[in-house]
Amino acid sequence: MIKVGIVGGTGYTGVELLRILANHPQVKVEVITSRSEEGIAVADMFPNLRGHFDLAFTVPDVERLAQCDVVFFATPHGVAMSLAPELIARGVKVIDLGADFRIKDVAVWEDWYKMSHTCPDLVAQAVYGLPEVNREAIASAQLIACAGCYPTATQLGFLPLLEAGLVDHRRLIADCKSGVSGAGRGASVGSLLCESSESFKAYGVAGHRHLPEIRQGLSLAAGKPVGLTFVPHLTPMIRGIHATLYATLKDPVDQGLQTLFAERYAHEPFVDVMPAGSHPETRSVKGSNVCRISVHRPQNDDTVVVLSVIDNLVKGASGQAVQIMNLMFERPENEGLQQVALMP
Ligand SMILES: NC(=O)C1=CN([C@@H]2O[C@H](COP(=O)(O)OP(=O)(O)OC[C@H]3O[C@@H](n4cnc5c(N)ncnc54)[C@H](OP(=O)(O)O)[C@@H]3O)[C@@H](O)[C@H]2O)C=CC1
Ligand SMILES: CC(=O)N[C@@H](CCC(=O)OP(=O)(O)O)C(=O)O
Repeated sequence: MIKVGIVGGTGYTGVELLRILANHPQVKVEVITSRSEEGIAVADMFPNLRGHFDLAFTVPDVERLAQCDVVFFATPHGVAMSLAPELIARGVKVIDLGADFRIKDVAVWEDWYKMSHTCPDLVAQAVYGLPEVNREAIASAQLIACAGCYPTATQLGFLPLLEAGLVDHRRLIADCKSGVSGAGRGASVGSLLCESSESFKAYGVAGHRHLPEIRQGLSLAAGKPVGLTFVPHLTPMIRGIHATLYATLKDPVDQGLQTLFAERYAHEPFVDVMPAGSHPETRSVKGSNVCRISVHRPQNDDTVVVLSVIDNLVKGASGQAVQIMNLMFERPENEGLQQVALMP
């Protein structure tokens, strides 16, 4: 059995990890932390987990975490980098769902995250956690920086076009919408029902911290720096990300885009390329680890429109983290991740 520790067990991604791991046949969760709920039974706080976990929250303690084979950090930025160095030194594998190790240029990271990085040496060692790009490196890594939620939906949608060099890499547009759980479980005015329901708004137009992360991944795929406009929006739903992606074809003759996407993802267990003309819905991935994609060429002109949907808490966070754990421990990649989405 894989001995698992979770730091940050009371947040949305922490409880989603528990929901997924409850169905994983090779995992035993040994430690789950919360500073605010110390001593409270997991199943008392989250009744959906009654009968699945006989565990109570404890405060983060490196000695206890170091007894695990792998520790997930489902915590705000800055927490993983404070505890990961000692765990790494003691041979524990670390999977960070946050952003501490995602951006290779530490100065860029510090600029966007408004804090100093306390272990920049580990950033170089960390492998970016997007299995559709980095599967082999993930399998042999000790430290993973899971891809962010918007970055997962956006990169999976753009990758086939950029890898094939079919589109103008200088003018990419990602128009993305997220459910409110993307903001986490911490109390904030913007997440209140009266603030977020029956309304729809863009935010972070001037610059969002996922911009440098997406740009980094797409530039690697293109083999040169890309130009990207990224605009996130908050939608009145709980889970889900819908990315509408625009790119301009270099050569506007028919490029066989449907075949390109189908072939790029033919062997990917968690990317579903839908038939031509499809409009994937966020509810078709709700609770599942799937990214559904469709590719369009409206009026057959030179604009390509890609639609990409994920559940931000699953393929955008905890499901992807478990997919990564499976790769790191040589388990079948889809173990514990075969849930079908909830419809309606
Ligand atoms: N929500 C989403 O859709 C996605 C989130 N992520 C990332 O995953 C991480 C967690 O997100 P989310 O679950 O939404 O966050 P939440 O705000 O819902 O939960 C945060 C958790 O971290 C714990 N925590 C907070 N501060 C500390 C600290 N200093 N030391 C130890 N534990 C701490 C909290 O428990 P306590 O304070 O009791 O210790 C809580 O359990 C973030 O980095 C986020 O960016 C990634 C992709 C998608
Ligand atoms: C709706 C909402 O607020 N979304 C969050 C992003 C979700 C998240 O937690 O980001 P990571 O994937 O980097 O961890 C935001 O815009 O900051």
